[in-house]
Amino acid sequence: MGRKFVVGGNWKMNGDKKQVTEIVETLKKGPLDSNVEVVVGVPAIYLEYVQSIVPNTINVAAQNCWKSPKGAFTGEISPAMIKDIGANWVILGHSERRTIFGEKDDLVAEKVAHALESGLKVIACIGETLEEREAGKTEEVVFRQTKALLPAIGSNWDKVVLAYEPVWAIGTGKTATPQQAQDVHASLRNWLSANASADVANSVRIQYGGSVTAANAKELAACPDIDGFLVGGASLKPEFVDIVNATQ
Ligand SMILES: O=C[C@H](O)COP(=O)(O)O
Repeated sequence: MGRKFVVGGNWKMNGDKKQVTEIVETLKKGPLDSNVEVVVGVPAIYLEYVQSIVPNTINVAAQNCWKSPKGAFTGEISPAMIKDIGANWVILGHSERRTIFGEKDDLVAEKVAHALESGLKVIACIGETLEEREAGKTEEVVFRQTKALLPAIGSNWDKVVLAYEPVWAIGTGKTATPQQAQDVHASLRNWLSANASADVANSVRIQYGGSVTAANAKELAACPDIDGFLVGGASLKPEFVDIVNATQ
């Protein structure tokens, strides 16, 4: 069976109630390709509100969560809370969490394990910095980040989407070329075949993220190992509809 295209809109720390309502209205009008799975990554404070206004064809994700169900973790939210308000997804290991908030591979893995145990689906982000790319370390970095996730994911690969986001392409307007993205996605699949299983390598969906826009989405979507996008800036704009529909 083919891999279903999956497009995430990561709103990051943007929007207010009025704007998130408008974004949802735009998505409802669409029309959105019904063969594409759509997930919106919503600031924690608007999760319940957005979950209450989206049609059931649009999935809602938190942008982060903690690694245990409850307790003295001021400022954090748990997978149980995300599920409690009806959302089913969480984005973990985003490069902004890794770089700004100091999340290391081990912590990301613990979060992934707990989110999966709690019944959430996970968009797990990986990707190299510009310095690492220029030092020829792209594969070493994304393989290391993915290796840390293997025990956390276990047999739950069907509940995981990998998002390859080269850090140098995030919010910079510098998109990876389709060839650069395709090369990393294909290497990841080979690595997964050797280190997880051929079935995982063949079935896991790998999104590309980093300055995806309506103008470049079609060309990226045509690459055989790109199974969707994780979109930041453009997910706040009406062009997100065209990005969702990029395979049409
Ligand atoms: O999660 C999304 C990525 O960080 C990409 O952000 P961007 O589309 O604004 O470059």
